[in-house]
Amino acid sequence: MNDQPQLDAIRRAPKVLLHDHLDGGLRPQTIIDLARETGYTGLPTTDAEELRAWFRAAADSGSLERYLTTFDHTVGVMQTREALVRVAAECAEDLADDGVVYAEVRFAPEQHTSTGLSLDEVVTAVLDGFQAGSQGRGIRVGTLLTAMRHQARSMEIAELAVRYRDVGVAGFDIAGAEAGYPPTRHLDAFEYLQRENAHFTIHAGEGFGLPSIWQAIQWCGADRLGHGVRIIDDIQVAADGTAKLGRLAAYVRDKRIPLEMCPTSNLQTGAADSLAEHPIGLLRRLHFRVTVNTDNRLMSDTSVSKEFAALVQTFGYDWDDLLWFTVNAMKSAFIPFDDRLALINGVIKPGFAKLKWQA
Ligand SMILES: O=c1[nH]cnc2c1ncn2[C@@H]1O[C@H](CO)[C@@H](O)[C@H]1O
Ligand SMILES: [Zn+2]
Repeated sequence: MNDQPQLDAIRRAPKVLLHDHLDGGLRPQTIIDLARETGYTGLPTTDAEELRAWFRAAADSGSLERYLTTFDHTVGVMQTREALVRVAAECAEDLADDGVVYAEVRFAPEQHTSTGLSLDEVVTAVLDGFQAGSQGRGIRVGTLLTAMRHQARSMEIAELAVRYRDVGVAGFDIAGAEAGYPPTRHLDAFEYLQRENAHFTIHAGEGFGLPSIWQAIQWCGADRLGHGVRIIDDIQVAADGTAKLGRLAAYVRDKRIPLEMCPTSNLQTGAADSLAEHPIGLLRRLHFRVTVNTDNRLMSDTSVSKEFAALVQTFGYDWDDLLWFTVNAMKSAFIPFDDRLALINGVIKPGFAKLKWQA
């Protein structure tokens, strides 16, 4: 039995991705092509390999706010229907190539209207792109519509998410700088979504601490937490390794609230100092409902498989751990229970079983 999973085998495992930004996952060459086609002149270089390295280095900034400035370039070239269709199609292809069988990919429609597209046209273009890119590739891609937390369009975006929920939009999210923009700023949007029986996640506990997580869950009713790493501020670990959970951490664990953890991204924004010290190790040990995600594949030069491989290296995880993360993610997806169960029993468990027992 091979229980130390290697990257090439991990790539073949049927994986699930809940937290991935469409505008954080473009192929470098596509950015260059689209910049030329759409007249965007702000790129730091027009060499694809240099551009790949530039994004990774620029995102390695130690602060969420500086990290987010790199999106000016990706959002800058995603302003036409053709560009959005292409980026979404390539996203589905790249995820399928990495062995992802179910993904929820998010983006903020309000950031793609600068040359005159309506919010509806933006959403339709992205949905068409996902459909084209996932066709025949053994992947299902759902979309989360994000509202930017420093703006004031969350209600509009929430309504958009509800309007498109039966044709590929699985839920809603808020993103952007966290400090100074608490989730309750968008309470009306969250209350509306709850009345509509709709699903949403909230970026919380990444660039700011426990108050943000507390608001996201107890005021806004988030189904999942984007990152949520700072929940460890509410956990005390004694010298012998025993952990004492505060009331909020206990609530998150008891209620099985999914944590969409994105280890490499957290190292870049300074939410964690090293992978070895990343809260995912403790949270997994304490059986929080941890999931493993990419956040921004371009900015972090990553994939689900690479995130898994890094965790295997650092924490010694085996196939059962990777399966556990994957089933956690599938259980936490914003699609119907029957669909989740069918993927877990029909695709994920058999796929992992095959890899686990391969010599
Ligand atoms: O890790 C993150 N934390 C907060 N906001 C983010 C993160 N990654 C990307 N975005 C923001 O979400 C927008 C829509 O996809 C991106 O344009 C970026 O500004
Ligand atoms: Zn994110």
